[in-house]
Amino acid sequence: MSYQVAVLAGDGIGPEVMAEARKVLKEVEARFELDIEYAEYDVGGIAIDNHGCPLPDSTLKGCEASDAVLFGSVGGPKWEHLAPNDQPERGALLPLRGHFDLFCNLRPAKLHAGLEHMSPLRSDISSRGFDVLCVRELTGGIYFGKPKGRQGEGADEEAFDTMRYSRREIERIARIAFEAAQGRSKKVTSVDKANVLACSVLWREVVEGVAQDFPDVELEHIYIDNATMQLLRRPNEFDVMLCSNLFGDIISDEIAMLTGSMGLLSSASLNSSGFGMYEPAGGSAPDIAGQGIANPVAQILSAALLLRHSLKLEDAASAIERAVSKALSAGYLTGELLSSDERHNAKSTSEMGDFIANAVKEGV
Ligand SMILES: NC(=O)c1ccc[n+]([C@@H]2O[C@H](COP(=O)([O-])OP(=O)(O)OC[C@H]3O[C@@H](n4cnc5c(N)ncnc54)[C@H](O)[C@@H]3O)[C@@H](O)[C@H]2O)c1
Ligand SMILES: CC(C)[C@H](C(=O)O)[C@@H](O)C(=O)O
Ligand SMILES: [Mg+2]
Repeated sequence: MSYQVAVLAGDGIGPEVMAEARKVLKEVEARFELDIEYAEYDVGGIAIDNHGCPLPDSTLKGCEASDAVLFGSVGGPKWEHLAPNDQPERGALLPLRGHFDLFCNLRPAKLHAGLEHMSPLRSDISSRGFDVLCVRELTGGIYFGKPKGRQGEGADEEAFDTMRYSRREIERIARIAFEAAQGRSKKVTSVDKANVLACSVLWREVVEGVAQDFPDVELEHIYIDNATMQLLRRPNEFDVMLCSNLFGDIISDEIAMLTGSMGLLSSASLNSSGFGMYEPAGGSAPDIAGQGIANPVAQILSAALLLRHSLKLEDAASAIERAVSKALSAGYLTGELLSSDERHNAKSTSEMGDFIANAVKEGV
């Protein structure tokens, strides 16, 4: 069986971490005798520079012709002066999510045993560990609701976004959260702001309804403000966190950092036919781009999710995950995971990629 993967490295650290994911994929292909063809396309700022728009037709067509998309990250200060819809995020990333109906975003964050010291949590809290899956609705809510814009002038000028959710949109993402919980610790925490927002009141109602079909899964509701706090206090009591688009964006950065770094959190954005786009949850990190110090793990783990969810190659996916665990447990870490007095031991982006690729080759 042969597969076609579109590779959209994008901006900032995107191309740096993508190179490491490709290294690891090459070893996976050799070890599991896979036939995966890759085609690279410009997206985001680099596409603006090279083609005059963030999502060229050739890129979109290339993605359409593929089994899955491996995405880096887009955006950066160079393109922030452009009109909002011409910028990399709103001109490429969100349209890609919308175009392919990638409503289901999975962001798994786990504190590995023995690596509790990487977490900024107090040690009595981090020592209990945690393993959270953020299930984020990705094509609705305030990100996509219409109308959206600005009007008026002077002191009366105003800007507006619309938060909007249909029963259908809530139900399909809730169902995925409950199904995921059945294969994990059987608990769904639904994050909302039902004390203020109409969308959240409907969200709660629909989630309660879906829960009836999953009597083996415990359901709790929590307000977003309390959720961000409870994650710092008792992260080990969460399992699946079901979130709307905006709340999931916030929760996912928090759970990433609780594991030690934004550079550890992978993500899968899926539609109902199994097509997916796979990308680190973090961004183009302009503050460290070009220095060879970015953590490639989130990109490498996103490649593993691609193999699992779109190509259905579970053995290859778990081989990558074991190789990443081996690197982290061996103390093979990029600088942002180390305290300032340990930072002289930091590995570069490419050293991390080499180690993980080699671990895949050796078959850990
Ligand atoms: N999927 C995407 O393409 C995506 C996601 C988030 C942000 N962005 C864009 O990226 C740009 C920068 O955004 P930001 O600064 O708010 O968020 P960011 O995630 O890029 O960076 C936040 C912090 O996390 C660190 N970080 C992120 N990834 C890392 C990695 N792999 N290794 C080590 N450290 C890492 C950065 O150095 C920075 O200190 C913006 O233009 C934003 O819109 C894009
Ligand atoms: C870049 C931005 C549009 C994006 C989002 O808000 O969804 C990012 O923060 C993410 O988490 O994937
Ligand atoms: Mg985000």
